Amino acid sequence: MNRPKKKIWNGNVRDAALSILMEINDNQAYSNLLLHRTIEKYGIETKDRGLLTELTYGTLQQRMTLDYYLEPFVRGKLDGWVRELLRLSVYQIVYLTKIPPHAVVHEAVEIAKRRGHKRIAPTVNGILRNVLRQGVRSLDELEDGIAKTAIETSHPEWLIKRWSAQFGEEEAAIMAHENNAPPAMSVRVNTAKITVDEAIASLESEGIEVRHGEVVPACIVSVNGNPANTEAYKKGYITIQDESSMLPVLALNVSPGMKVLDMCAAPGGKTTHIAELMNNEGEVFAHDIHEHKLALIEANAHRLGLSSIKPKSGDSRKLVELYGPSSFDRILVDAPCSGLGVIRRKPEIKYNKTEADFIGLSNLQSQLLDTACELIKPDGVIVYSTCTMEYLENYGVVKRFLKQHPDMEKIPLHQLKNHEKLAISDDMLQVLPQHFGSDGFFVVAFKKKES
Ligand SMILES: C[S@@+](CC[C@H](N)C(=O)[O-])C[C@H]1O[C@@H](n2cnc3c(N)ncnc32)[C@H](O)[C@@H]1O
Repeated sequence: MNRPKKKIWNGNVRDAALSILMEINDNQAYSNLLLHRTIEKYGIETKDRGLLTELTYGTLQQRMTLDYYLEPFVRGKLDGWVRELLRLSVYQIVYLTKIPPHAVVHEAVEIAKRRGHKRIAPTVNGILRNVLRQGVRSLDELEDGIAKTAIETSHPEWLIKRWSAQFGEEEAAIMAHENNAPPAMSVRVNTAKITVDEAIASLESEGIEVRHGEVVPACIVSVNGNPANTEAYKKGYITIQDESSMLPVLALNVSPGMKVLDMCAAPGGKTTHIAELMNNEGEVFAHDIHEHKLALIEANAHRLGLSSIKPKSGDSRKLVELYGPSSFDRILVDAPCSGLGVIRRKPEIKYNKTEADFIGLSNLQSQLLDTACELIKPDGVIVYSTCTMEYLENYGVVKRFLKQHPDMEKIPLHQLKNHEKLAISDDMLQVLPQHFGSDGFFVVAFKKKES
């Protein structure tokens, strides 16, 4: 993760949004982390925080639509930062209609003067004044179909084509639109400490408006207010987690006293869920390749009071040497993946991923599963999950795994199999963001065949 090289915050929200967008473009920085870090580092006040977030996410999310709007007004090549400034400005003109358009143009010209040489400011001024005078072209000019969906939802055409082939054109279009909706904020109740009703009462007493989750009984969704700023959070009664992320651990079907391995554990969202469901009795070995991420697992375990968690770093493909074969009752492989299911939280994913990434990631996932297969006890359960809807990863990896391990089989997904909102087919669950407003996810469970 790259840190911003220069001071991003100089008191001007639009200038800061532009710096963040440039950092995302140039250094493939993650939008959510960079925004969070910027707000924390510069102590940006609540009144500016909302606009900074809206400008950054909005401009990033609508990048291709904004370029479509800008195209008739731009002649010749523009520097990257000038194009980004124009996108940022057109985003405000088209989508944030409460901001007076002339103020948008004025701000953009001032930024151009500060950042560029003297001919840039009149260029920016001229383009934006033409946009105001003539208005942007309608998306209805595009013929219905994949190319239109791609531009109006700002997703690369090849990705919409790929989803259309997998889920059908209509479902792919719904998904692309859903990816531009703001994500819900949900929490998981630490049932080792408190009941769901008690957690709801505790959050409501602190002014957070909540509702029950759609699928998982221990999930509460915040309708208004930030649960991360509550005593309930500090006391370890809740964890901020998307509802779909809770599903793999339910499928793992753990019970107190078990020996469990989480092969891809950081930041510990699922590790802590496992330990909670085991009532903190037994052992949960939490491995991640990145040593610096172990502190996140430790901090989460400490806040939640879960002493059964043992974080360790290293490549989980080498764990047979450490633990020996047939060592664990349960193994979770919540694998590194293309993350297409979390585009709402990290819109840059839709522009950055390529088919080559899918191939590389599916190979890594297969290798992790091969190791899990050696480490699991004869009657143990392995759960493989990803936060993506990419066929080469999910279904492709399952197919390869079953081919290479004919002694293994898929088993029905514990606790999930009868839920009407969960799209389970052939014992594999593929959640799409439009199913119940949470992240896209894939979950499958394996067991050794009874001989
Ligand atoms: C999807 S994230 C895990 C999220 C985590 N399970 C949770 O719920 O908080 C995948 C993780 O796998 C880790 N990882 C990638 N390659 C790995 C490897 N070869 N061995 C162990 N961990 C790996 C990454 O560092 C990343 O933290």
